[in-house]
Amino acid sequence: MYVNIKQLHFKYSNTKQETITDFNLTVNKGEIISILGRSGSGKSTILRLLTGLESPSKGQIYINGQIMVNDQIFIKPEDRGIGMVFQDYALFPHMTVEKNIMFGLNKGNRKSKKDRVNDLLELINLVGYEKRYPHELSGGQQQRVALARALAPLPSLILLDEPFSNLDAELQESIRTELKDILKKASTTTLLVTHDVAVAKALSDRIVTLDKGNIMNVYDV
Ligand SMILES: Nc1ncnc2c1ncn2[C@@H]1O[C@H](COP(=O)(O)OP(=O)(O)OP(=O)(O)O)[C@@H](O)[C@H]1O
Repeated sequence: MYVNIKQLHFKYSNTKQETITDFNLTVNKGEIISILGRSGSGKSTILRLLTGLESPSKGQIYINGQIMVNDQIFIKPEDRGIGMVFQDYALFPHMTVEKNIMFGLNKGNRKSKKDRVNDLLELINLVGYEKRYPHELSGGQQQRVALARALAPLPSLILLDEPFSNLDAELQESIRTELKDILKKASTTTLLVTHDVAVAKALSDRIVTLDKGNIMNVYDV
């Protein structure tokens, strides 16, 4: 398995009870997994533990055979090779689409960076939009730019936090299919969190339902 989360436990310092209790999950390479749960079930906490913004009290996380965290080891967030797309996309408003995507690239010369940006623009169907600013794009286009920025450095894992919370309900349906196509074309391994069953069904290969920091059910879509 590509991502392996084993017996993960976590408690915020100001709470009595554990927020995450014995969470176990494996994800195969190229798979899209949804963690589905109500508000407060612990979805964001799991993302924070994966990215390294929080450290578990017990348990282990492996990505691509590499240990990210256990009792003795803690790999820093910037060294985990994880790409994150936030609910609000967090694009830089003063940077063009091209510059936003390029921001994720620190290796390589100008030409190779430009080639990578062009490939990503093609992937997200935004060729011709490179000189636009985020406020000149639709919500769905902004989301795709945020995804391209996260994909740019070829991360081992992409995390999506409530990918459609910012989008018009009417537009969501076509955008969901488009997003799934992009993720599959990029052959990336993806873990997304959502409270919306329809989003989980439309995007993922497998759904994990979460309640009070515990997996309730796992099923194939
Ligand atoms: N910094 C914190 N300190 C203490 N408790 C926290 C903190 N952040 C979250 N919690 C608590 O941990 C639990 C899980 O929160 P989390 O944000 O992971 O849930 P979620 O499923 O992502 O919810 P939502 O869908 O509303 O974003 C909740 O009970 C929440 O109140």
